[in-house]
Amino acid sequence: MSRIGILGAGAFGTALAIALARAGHEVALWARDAGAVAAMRETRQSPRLPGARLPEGMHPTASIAEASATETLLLAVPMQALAPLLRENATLFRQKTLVACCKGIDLESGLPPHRIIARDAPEASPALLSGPSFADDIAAGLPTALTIAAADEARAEALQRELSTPVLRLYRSTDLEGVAAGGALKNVIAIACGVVIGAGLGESARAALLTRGFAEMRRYAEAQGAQAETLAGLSGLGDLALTCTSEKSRNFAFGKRLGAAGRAETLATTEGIATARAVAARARAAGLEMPITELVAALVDGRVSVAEAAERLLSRPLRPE
Ligand SMILES: NC(=O)C1=CN([C@@H]2O[C@H](COP(=O)(O)OP(=O)(O)OC[C@H]3O[C@@H](n4cnc5c(N)ncnc54)[C@H](O)[C@@H]3O)[C@@H](O)[C@H]2O)C=CC1
Ligand SMILES: O=C(CO)COP(=O)(O)O
Repeated sequence: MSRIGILGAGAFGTALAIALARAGHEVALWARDAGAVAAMRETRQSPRLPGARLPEGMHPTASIAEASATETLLLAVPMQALAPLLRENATLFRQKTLVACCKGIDLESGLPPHRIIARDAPEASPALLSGPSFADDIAAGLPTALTIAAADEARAEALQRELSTPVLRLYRSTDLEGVAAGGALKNVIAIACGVVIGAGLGESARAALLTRGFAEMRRYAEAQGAQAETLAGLSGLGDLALTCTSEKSRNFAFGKRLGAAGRAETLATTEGIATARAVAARARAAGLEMPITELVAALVDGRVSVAEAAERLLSRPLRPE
């Protein structure tokens, strides 16, 4: 058993800490809010995961240095917080294996999480943990399968052994680009599927959008140098299926509210919003055709109505599948 640090005490970071501590690891969980840390220590509960008990081997801390004193560090902050976190604490991360657990593309740079790590913590080794899993399922001890990716096969295998538990089953990959693209894009497609359901366009339309969205994910991923088969795995199709069909998904739920109301909520921070903007901009610059992502970006920015978006998708030229 090893010592593992987790930075970010939201739903996912807390759920991973619970799962790893249950499996016998000593886990330090860093939250930036000292009050939240004190409450977690005292009650052995987290407001992010009501009902889940924090195991003895899980140690909430407000000291990022304390949580970072381990070889393997899981980064479970929201995607847009990753770059500032790395920059502000760069000296803590030298020679560490940094496993990004966030899903998305950095809006400022257009980069996925492992490339943000390579840029902002160049002496660390980047890895990714991604795939279909709701935090509350993990905290409840329900069976979950995820992908762990690192460029080096031996490192991916070591992480797979270290972080797998009897109920959290990790498959390994060396395709960082594919795993990152799948995790980012599935949130955008989930927003689109939510819009379809919210607007009352039906489940057949959702299945069509999910499938055409998958084609878009593959196109984008391959343009980033990913292997096509990675997109058919847990971190691609697996997560797309979960997120586009579950009311528990925040991205799907945000899309559903948008579809029902006809307009996006202001100040929403759902992960797929920034990612839609970032991917649409990158795709445009690269001449890639990404009509669903383009429309999600336009919808969240209020540049098209739901009716116009549906009309634009339906009026695209007929062509081979
Ligand atoms: N919730 C879930 O079921 C899953 C979430 N993820 C991914 O994990 C990442 C985190 O998501 P959640 O834990 O669900 O989010 P959350 O919204 O539950 O929590 C985010 C946490 O990060 C903290 N935070 C925000 N900015 C920060 C900063 N600059 N420095 C330190 N902490 C900061 C917030 O205070 C909050 O505690 C996202 O990228 C999400 O896509 C992945 C798989 C499942
Ligand atoms: O990534 C997730 C499931 O794998 C969680 O999805 P949401 O962020 O849409 O809730």
